[in-house]
Amino acid sequence: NENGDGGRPGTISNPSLPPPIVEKIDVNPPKGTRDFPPEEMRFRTWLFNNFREVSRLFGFEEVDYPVLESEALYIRKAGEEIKDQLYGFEDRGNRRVALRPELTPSLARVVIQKGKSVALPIKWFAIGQCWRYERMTRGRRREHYQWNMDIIGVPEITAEAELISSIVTFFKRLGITSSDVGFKVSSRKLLQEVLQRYSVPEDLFSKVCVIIDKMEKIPMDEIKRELKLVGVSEDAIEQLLQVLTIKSLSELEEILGPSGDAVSDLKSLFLLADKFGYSDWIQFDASIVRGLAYYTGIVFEGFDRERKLRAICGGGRYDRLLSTFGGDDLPACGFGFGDAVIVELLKEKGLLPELSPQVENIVCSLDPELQGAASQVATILREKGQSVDLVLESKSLKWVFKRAARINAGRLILVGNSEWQKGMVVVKILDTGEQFDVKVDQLE
Ligand SMILES: OCc1cccc(Br)n1
Repeated sequence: NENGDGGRPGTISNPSLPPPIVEKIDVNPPKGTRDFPPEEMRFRTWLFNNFREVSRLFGFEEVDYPVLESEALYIRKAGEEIKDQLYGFEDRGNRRVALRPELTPSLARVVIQKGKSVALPIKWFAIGQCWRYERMTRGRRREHYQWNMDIIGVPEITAEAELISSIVTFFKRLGITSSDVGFKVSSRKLLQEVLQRYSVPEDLFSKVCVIIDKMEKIPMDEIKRELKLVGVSEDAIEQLLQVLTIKSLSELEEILGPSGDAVSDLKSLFLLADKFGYSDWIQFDASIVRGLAYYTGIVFEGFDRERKLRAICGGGRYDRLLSTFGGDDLPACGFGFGDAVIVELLKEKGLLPELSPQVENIVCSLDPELQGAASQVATILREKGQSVDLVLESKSLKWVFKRAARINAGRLILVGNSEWQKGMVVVKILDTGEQFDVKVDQLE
């Protein structure tokens, strides 16, 4: 190669020095984590840009929080999986801290911290890396990025309807239709009303929901055993499991009566869905409870209609979370949308975008004496907002053309002696091959 030393171009091998004695480090990222080299980073940037554009369309402001939080934010006694897999540890100040497994508790913490200084309703969104520590036996990831949108301070169902509309908008932007995905929608008030009928104590509500959320994952008799264990009576368990099989709102109304909040909330949501124009995206499904302890009302999850993938996203109302952190009770609802299942869905639907690197100009000097001149040209172009890949070493034209193709450059700007003497450079349009001599001060 050009270096003539047999090594990789750009490496320095100095035979006079002994080889360094280092333990070869493991160049892979830690178990369950990912690197984002350029190709993967282009896809991630594309995905996040879509999250951001939808959030902008809905008037939401972007926020973020530390990846590291006090472990206390996640200590909920409802037996959630997210707590079993908490990435917690003691820091050097002997504080119990954790890598955040989700973003909602951080949101609650900041809303309480800001108190009356922040106007309601709050409409914030975040895209944050979240962590879990799971035995690698299942080879699953330990980190993912999650898009969250939350509305704080709106008790009406219009908030849930707005959030579902934002996810529909996101799916449509990616070319995903209501034939590809849908939302299962229910309300935890459905369970609450049943538990109240059987005078099951309020403080069991979260535990019951977390157990019922495992319905698809563990056998029914294990569900019943766990419900019994937390203190739910046999009759209440039977009625609970019966209610979860209800197939329609009218059937629900027959069983729970027309005046309950669960029925009226769901009716309002379906009416609003019709106005938003996304009725064909949502369906009532009484078995949906979601696995987070703090949901209190409407819950929903996005699913792929071919049922090949795990839930794509999920969310709901959590009106009690702030008060459990010692804050004032504030109505709240939101959703989380992870960066893993959506990639599988896009692959399934052939919707992965073709993303190539892009640079407008590659600039190189034809003579080592003109490297400074090439730097001047690069600076002029950059100050005009043009991207420039500046060739930093003396390279053959063959090498430059090869690199130009690899980085998908639009133009090649050659700085050559004869032209430079006249204050000009050669501009080559790479896809057409057209070539012009251009005065440097007229470059654009
Ligand atoms: O979906 C639950 C979850 C939380 C944190 C990290 C990962 Br990967 N997954």
